[in-house]
Amino acid sequence: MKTLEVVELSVEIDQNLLIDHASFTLEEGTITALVGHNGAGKSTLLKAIVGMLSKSQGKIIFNETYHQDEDFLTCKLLLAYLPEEPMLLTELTVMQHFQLYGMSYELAKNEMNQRIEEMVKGFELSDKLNEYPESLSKGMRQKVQTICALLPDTPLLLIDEPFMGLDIYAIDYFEQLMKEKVAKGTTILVTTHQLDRMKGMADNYIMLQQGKIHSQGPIDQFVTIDRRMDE
Ligand SMILES: Nc1ncnc2c1ncn2[C@@H]1O[C@H](COP(=O)(O)OP(=O)(O)OP(=O)(O)O)[C@@H](O)[C@H]1O
Repeated sequence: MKTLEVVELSVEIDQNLLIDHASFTLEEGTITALVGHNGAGKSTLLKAIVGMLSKSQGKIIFNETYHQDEDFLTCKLLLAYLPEEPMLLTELTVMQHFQLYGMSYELAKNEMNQRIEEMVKGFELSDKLNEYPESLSKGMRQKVQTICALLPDTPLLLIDEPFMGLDIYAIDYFEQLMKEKVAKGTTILVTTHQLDRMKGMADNYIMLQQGKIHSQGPIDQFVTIDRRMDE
């Protein structure tokens, strides 16, 4: 089953073509590393899939059925997105953020509370639940946003630079959660500059260069390309 099909996608802002006719498919239960230099268009591509940026052309299809243009709200519920920079609300506590996300994905209350408890413990945030974002460190805010994105079991999980600002314990725990998600059938598209970490986890790669897909395929092939580029 194809969790996501991106067909000839272009994104243009102020007459700059930021994504240029990109096409790829993500199969259910796989991890794909989205790689490329700074400014290659990785975050832009994720935002277009989320629907935060408009397409100038192309199609985005979820679960072989739902088109972003026609079933926008259904598509939103089929994906979770972890942005590169936390987007927390100043007026909500940590716990209220989790409740907001859980409710917006229609999670049952018991299940939601169980997941919150587990991840809060794993990310060492138990004593921060009643705090507001402004009194958290950068890494703690990143952890809150990470838990929000991981709360629902959506078919597709989009992650922009997962390990930025996280300590080594949080990174290990996050990796474990990603593996558990994939084992349950979630498909992950993850941008990263920390290739050594992702190489061990990812099945496939997509390499972006100036908004175009330079190459894509199994991660083993990328390891070879990468080595050749290093030589
Ligand atoms: N809202 C915007 N308006 C205009 N240009 C933008 C906007 N967002 C991104 N860009 C431009 O699009 C290009 C791609 O940016 P993007 O953030 O997608 O790159 P990236 O591959 O995620 O980079 P990084 O590895 O540094 O995070 C850059 O040239 C950037 O300046």
